[in-house]
Amino acid sequence: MKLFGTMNINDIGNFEIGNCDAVDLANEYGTPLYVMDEELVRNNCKLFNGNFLMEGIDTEVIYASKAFLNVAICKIIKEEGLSLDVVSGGELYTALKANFPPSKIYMHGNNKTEDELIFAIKSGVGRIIVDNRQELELLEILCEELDKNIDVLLRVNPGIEAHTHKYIQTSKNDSKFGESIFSEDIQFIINKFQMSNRVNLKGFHCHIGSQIFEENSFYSSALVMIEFMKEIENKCNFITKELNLGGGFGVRYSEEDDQMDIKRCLNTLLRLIKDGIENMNMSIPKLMIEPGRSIVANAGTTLYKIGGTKQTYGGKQYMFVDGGMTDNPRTALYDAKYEAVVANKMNFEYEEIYTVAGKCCESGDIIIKDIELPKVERNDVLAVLSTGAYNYSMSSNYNRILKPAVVFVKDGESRLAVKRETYEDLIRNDILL
Ligand SMILES: Cc1ncc(COP(=O)(O)O)c(C=O)c1O
Ligand SMILES: N[C@@H](CCCC[NH3+])C(=O)O
Repeated sequence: MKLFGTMNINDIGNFEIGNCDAVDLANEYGTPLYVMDEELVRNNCKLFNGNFLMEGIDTEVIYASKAFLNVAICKIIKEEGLSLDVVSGGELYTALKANFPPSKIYMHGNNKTEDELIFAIKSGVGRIIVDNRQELELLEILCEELDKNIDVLLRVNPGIEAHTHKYIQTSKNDSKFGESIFSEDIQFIINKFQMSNRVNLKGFHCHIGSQIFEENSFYSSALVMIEFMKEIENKCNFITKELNLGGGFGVRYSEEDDQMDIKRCLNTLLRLIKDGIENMNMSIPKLMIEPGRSIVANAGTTLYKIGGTKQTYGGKQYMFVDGGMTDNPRTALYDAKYEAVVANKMNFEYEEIYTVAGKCCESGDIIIKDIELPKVERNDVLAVLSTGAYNYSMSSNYNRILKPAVVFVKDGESRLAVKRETYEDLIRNDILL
């Protein structure tokens, strides 16, 4: 089993993160609890920021905040010098509340509402990523009404079939995201941008999917984009000044996954782009990438208290935890695989096979299928690893279960970043009779 970042086993045989005993964290803050290893988040930011660099190329790393967003993480991302990708009014609002500089915010979405577009324009976001022709038309009207100009990228779809779960592929030809580079409309759309006095097209954005390990998919997408840029330069006389290649870098969740060599991948990507563009006699645009998962996934751990176990007549042994698909829907959605440890029994022998199930009224409420662990008892603490991405951000109140608290740990100190929900929070918007 691979431990990430600052994870360790302490002198009394307990699991620790950021030099904080996980059992103490569970007792102090309650469970379920999302624990974020601040040092690992910062190191991941540095890994991307420090390696997406090449002399003579202007580059920018943008954190895709959908993976995990709250005020605390915005502050860390800002301090580490990354920009921020938001995809809704709510994400934008959170970033602004954290005093994230609006000029470093990229606003995405395949169906931004009028209100969201107005919010983005008025807030002065750095770029809006225009998804399609209708959105361009709407944006022009809104900018005219608000008497504002806006810099944008057009989301295009290079048609790369990335090898990942079909629910998280985003760039197939029938994807709901962006306009296909093969579409007959594409030149017409670019001409429309060129005629606009309000909406200033800086370049293109593409994103081929998430949890991709196949480095060649990233390279192919970049090369297809370069050819597309050349074609557009020839046919529309449009010079691409910015190219955003999206995120999607794969993360190791379990032994089934590889560990991507981010440094090598980024260096190869930049070199390929530089050579490709120079060979075509074009000038190199500013290059951006948008990692989300790879910044936060391994830095997150979810702590649960174990409620008990059950041996079924059919032969399965369940371990019940005090959370479930409400704090981690990824197993139910994508058949995601996780590893876990019993935080208060790190040096115990592994002798049982458990299926870790949550407390929801749903048979699919499973977090881990068949994991080998020490024999557990009620009130032991289970730590599920690599839950930093798309867990907190996709959590729900199904069965009116309260969303867990989030704490950040670093150098033996823990600090609350998001409070645990209360029953009062649950009925806050209910109209009381
Ligand atoms: C446009 C865009 N950018 C960036 C990301 C981040 O992807 P990941 O978390 O896989 O790095 C996503 C999510 O897939 C996305 O849709
Ligand atoms: N939410 C997905 C990934 C979607 C990425 C955003 N486009 C996951 O947990 O893996």
